Amino acid sequence: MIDILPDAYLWVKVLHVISVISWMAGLFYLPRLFVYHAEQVDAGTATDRMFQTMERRLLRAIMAPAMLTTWLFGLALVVTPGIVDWSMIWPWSKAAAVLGMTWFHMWLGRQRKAFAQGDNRLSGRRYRLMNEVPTVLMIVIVASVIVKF
Ligand code: HEM
Repeated sequence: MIDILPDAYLWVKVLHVISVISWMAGLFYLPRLFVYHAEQVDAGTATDRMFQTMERRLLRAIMAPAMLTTWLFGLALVVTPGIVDWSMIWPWSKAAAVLGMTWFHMWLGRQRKAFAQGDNRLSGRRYRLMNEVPTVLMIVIVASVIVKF
């Protein structure tokens, strides 16, 4: 398996970046949905149920599979001979930011459940602030993989 990775390298990277884009789209959009859900929607209404459906589908149909394939193709790149030099800083800064991104995904999952149970305790302002987390992590990740400091 490891033998074919050098030949497949660029295609694996194509699949990695496609997965990343799909995952990031959800990581940016779901907290925005939570802002409107928290500020504009009364629990138990038809609109509440519509938001819950959109949030559940976004997480399950797009974000979860995209996170899985981002990790899968990302780890395939990690084990491709000659790609990652662990004596440099960038693999570590990227790994730390990617773990942060994965934590953020899990946090969004917990908040989705809270909305589904009518038990959201966070304000729209709080979700707006949390929306900055994936932006900061994305900057760290992209600088790490492109500049390779
Ligand atoms: C989930 C775990 C992840 C792992 C294990 C991982 C690992 C890697 C590795 C080893 C490379 C190859 C670098 C090279 O070809 O020199 C790469 C490329 C890349 N990764 Fe990730 N990555 C992950 C998540 C992410 C995320 C969340 C983003 C964006 C926010 C991202 C963005 C990119 C980009 C844009 C490239 C292409 C860089 C280039 O070729 O210049 N990755 N990734």
